[in-house]
Amino acid sequence: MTTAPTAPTSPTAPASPAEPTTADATAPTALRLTPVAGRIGALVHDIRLGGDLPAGTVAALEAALYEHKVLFFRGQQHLDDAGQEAFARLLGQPVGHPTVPSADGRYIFELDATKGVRANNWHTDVTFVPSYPKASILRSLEVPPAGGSTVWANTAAAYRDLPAPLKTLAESLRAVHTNDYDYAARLALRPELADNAEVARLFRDVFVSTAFRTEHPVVRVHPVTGEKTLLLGAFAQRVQGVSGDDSKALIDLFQRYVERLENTVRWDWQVGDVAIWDNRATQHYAVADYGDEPRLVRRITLDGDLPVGVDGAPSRLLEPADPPRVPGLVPAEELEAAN
Ligand SMILES: O=C(O)CCC(=O)C(=O)O
Ligand SMILES: [Fe+2]
Repeated sequence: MTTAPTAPTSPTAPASPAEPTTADATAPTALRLTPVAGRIGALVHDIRLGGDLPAGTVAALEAALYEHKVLFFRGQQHLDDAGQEAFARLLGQPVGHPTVPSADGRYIFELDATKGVRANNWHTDVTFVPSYPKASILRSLEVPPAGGSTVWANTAAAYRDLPAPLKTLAESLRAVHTNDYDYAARLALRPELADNAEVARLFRDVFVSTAFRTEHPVVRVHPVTGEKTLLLGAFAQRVQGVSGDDSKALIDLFQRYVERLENTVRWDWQVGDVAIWDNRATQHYAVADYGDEPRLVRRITLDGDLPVGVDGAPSRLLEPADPPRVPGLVPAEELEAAN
């Protein structure tokens, strides 16, 4: 059991760390955390998520998120879509998906396995646009009898694992990320789903209704922690200036460090669980090992910022030539105000 972060000690510090002083209600409150794996992931105890959390608790959650990369919470069945959004707003500005309509007319992105929506590939959310989300908040509504876990990887730890010459190489590379890829091959969907006309339509007419291409640095400097992270995953298509096979070999080389089991944490869901991840320092993979059983999760993402590489060069949109006014290209606050 570890506690982090603790309120700064001072003569006026409260006797109980759970009670912030009125003098500084925004000072981080101590949280009770249990690490779930050695390098990533912590379970947060004794907390009821919602839009009414004190500022000190929110500050502590943010600090814990940057340290542990993924936070898990059990027993949050009281949350509905509105409650999830109210809680999300304490951590940032909710943002819609650039192409997929929300499930509640607001910000909820639904992954319903019975509709063929399964994220069983390693990815960081929405990296095909420049300012992709900074964090995602996922709530479990239905779990299969067995299987259906999600695995996260720490992309800062993956960068640290690289031998020095590979660090230098990675820092010099930029990769093109796109939502327009051969989904049947890349998503490793079950063959019957890959042939499913409805799933194919969903992909072609909705997910890729606009094809985006964005160039990102392969090593992103985290804007809060300053850590160097590997920015790759399933949307990464090729490395700029490197031809097809060599591009793939390079992406695979670095992606292997992300997927090393030492850099991962695996979560077995119960209904009412919530997971929050730092989408600027992780990838994740939803394991599709539960056959036709139902599985339902709902996600809210928080607006992100423009990545920069170690040389300070920002990410940039390559396509489409006439950029639509969508999340990741226009600040979510601006989009919300226009609605
Ligand atoms: O289904 C899951 O557990 C995760 C799905 C996913 O990739 C996401 O919510 O971003
Ligand atoms: Fe995802």
